[in-house]
Amino acid sequence: MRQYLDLIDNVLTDATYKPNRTGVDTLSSFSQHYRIDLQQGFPLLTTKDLSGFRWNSLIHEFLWYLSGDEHIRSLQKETSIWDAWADDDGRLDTAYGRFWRRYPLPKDDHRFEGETWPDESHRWCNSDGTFDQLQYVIDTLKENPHSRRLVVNAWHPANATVSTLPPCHYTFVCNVQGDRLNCHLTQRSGDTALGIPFNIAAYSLLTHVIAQETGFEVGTFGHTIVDAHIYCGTGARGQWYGDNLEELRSRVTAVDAPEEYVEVRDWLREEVPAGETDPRGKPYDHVPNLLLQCSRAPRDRPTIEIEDVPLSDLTFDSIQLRSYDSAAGLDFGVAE
Ligand SMILES: Nc1nc(=O)c2c([nH]1)NC[C@@H]1CN(c3ccc(C(=O)N[C@@H](CCC(=O)O)C(=O)O)cc3)CN21
Ligand SMILES: O=c1ccn([C@H]2C[C@H](O)[C@@H](COP(=O)(O)O)O2)c(=O)[nH]1
Repeated sequence: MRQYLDLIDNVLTDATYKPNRTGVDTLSSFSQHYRIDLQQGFPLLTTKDLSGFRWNSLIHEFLWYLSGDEHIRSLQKETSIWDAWADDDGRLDTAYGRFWRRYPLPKDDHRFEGETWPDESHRWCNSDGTFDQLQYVIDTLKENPHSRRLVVNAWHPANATVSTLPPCHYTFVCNVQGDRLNCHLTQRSGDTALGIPFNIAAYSLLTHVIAQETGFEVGTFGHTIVDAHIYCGTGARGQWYGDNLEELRSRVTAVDAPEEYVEVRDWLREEVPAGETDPRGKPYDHVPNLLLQCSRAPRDRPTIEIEDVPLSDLTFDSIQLRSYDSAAGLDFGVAE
């Protein structure tokens, strides 16, 4: 997908060197945005393989979002991608679906005079005093599709100050134009190599699922990433990027044919100090493999087929990826 390759190029050419809490340094860019037309096929990247075990992780993560679970006990049976942020009982101190499906409502004595709040018998209030934002969006799309208030918010300001990992993709808005359903995601922090490909696929899938349930065609996925970053390594390896950023930026800026990204990668490999890998043996420095990805031509997009059942009945087998043809898989280490 062209938008993703442009994102990599934009981050590299606009980069600031930013060490951060993980100990794996980044090259970071502020406020990246793109739009993806979902009518042109499903935007699962084709410049690296995201089928097989990666597709398995992606779909189970998506079903976990929909579930509203505050823990990852079911998800852990299928993939380990969230394990590092959970405790021994599979609990997380922030979970997307928990806020999508069960956003906390203020208790009676925190409701001030003059304010309007739904009471517990309201159709989108759950019996435990929480609010189902996703159901609100689905019902409103059916009843009042031109609403401009179709917002789902996974950010709880107080929880975010103490959580180990407050939500990265923290709010999305559905918006209808004609017979098409669009979805816009705002993400505060985006790991370009690992998180973003999953996030694009998950929210595109969400758009398909909601569109099918509410009778719309899919439209556009819009994505804003506030801190879009590329992990570039620990210690001397990370620091090398800080010291040589101008040279890297000018080499990437000078690229005018895809295969030239490989020349930048070859220069880098000769110059850069040896780097570390994560416990699974995957490199913390994502730059070389992202340059390789930029040299690959995007292939035709696959399509997606979703069983026509209510959202709460969706299972792994309800979602079928068709005609997916990709380049070889690439390894990227996870910065914890
Ligand atoms: N640094 C970092 N990047 C992320 O993308 C990220 C986090 N942390 N923390 C929370 C979640 C977990 N997410 C993850 C974590 C790991 C993979 C990952 O390793 N993906 C591999 C496939 C691994 C597998 O399926 O087992 C990949 O090649 O895409 C992807 C998303 C996204 N998030
Ligand atoms: O869905 C996700 C979840 C996480 N990420 C990335 C973005 C960052 O690299 C880390 C989170 O670290 P913070 O210090 O909290 O920003 O995880 C992602 O890209 N997508």
